[in-house]
Amino acid sequence: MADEQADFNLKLVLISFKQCLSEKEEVLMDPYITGWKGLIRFLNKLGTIFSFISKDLMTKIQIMERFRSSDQKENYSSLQCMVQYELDNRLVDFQKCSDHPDSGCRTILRLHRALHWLQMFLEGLRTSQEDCKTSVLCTDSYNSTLASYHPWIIRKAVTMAFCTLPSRSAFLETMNVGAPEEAVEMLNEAMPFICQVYQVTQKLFEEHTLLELP
Ligand SMILES: CCCCCCCC/C=C\CCCCCCCC(=O)N[C@@H](COP(=O)(O)O)[C@H](O)/C=C/CCCCCCCCCCCCC
Repeated sequence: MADEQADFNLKLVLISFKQCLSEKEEVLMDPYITGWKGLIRFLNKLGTIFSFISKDLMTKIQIMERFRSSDQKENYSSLQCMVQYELDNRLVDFQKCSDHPDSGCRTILRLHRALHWLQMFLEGLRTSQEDCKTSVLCTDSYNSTLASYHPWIIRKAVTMAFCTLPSRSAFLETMNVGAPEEAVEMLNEAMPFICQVYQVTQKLFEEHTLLELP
């Protein structure tokens, strides 16, 4: 157990987003899923108050893993293949969730929005002053990204959970990459990969009018 904790290092997780991008700028599904599973592990370390968030994330990851182990797995090898395949075969609900409530496109859209939150939050963490409150960073990044997609009850629960977050330096230490300055250095290195995965996905979903799926 102790070894397992020691092995856990947020750098490995964030760098796995680097492996998501192919030479052709496709977002590869397997490293995308691996990256998310690492983030969920990190989220679980922050306390049981966050378990409703990690459960929702895990449900979405399991949907994608099922596609990747189905007989259609090749059609889910990248986000680009998935979009093409699901649209060509009318597997996406555009108006309301009915025939295909768990399509790959709507599931990835939820993860994509969450990645936007992560990008904003890490940017805040990286550039903020030492005495800055992580709860404030979290709330600001949540309000500017995910909040508009969530009902009041979730926004309330999330805002309460944020209040339990540790100080900025304690938070940076839980990343397990050394002193806070080293954690900031690691974020400097990892942020461009997360931003690129976000931008490529955003462009793909925009081009196919997939950004508002129910
Ligand atoms: C060095 C710092 C690293 C921080 C690592 C944090 C790791 C977690 C990474 C991202 C967390 C964001 C997760 C958000 C998932 C949201 C997915 C979503 O929107 N789901 C809703 C819609 O789904 P459907 O119903 O349409 O299927 C779902 O209804 C809502 C579920 C409740 C959870 C929403 C909470 C969002 C809070 C985001 C902040 C996370 C705080 C992490 C604390 C650091």
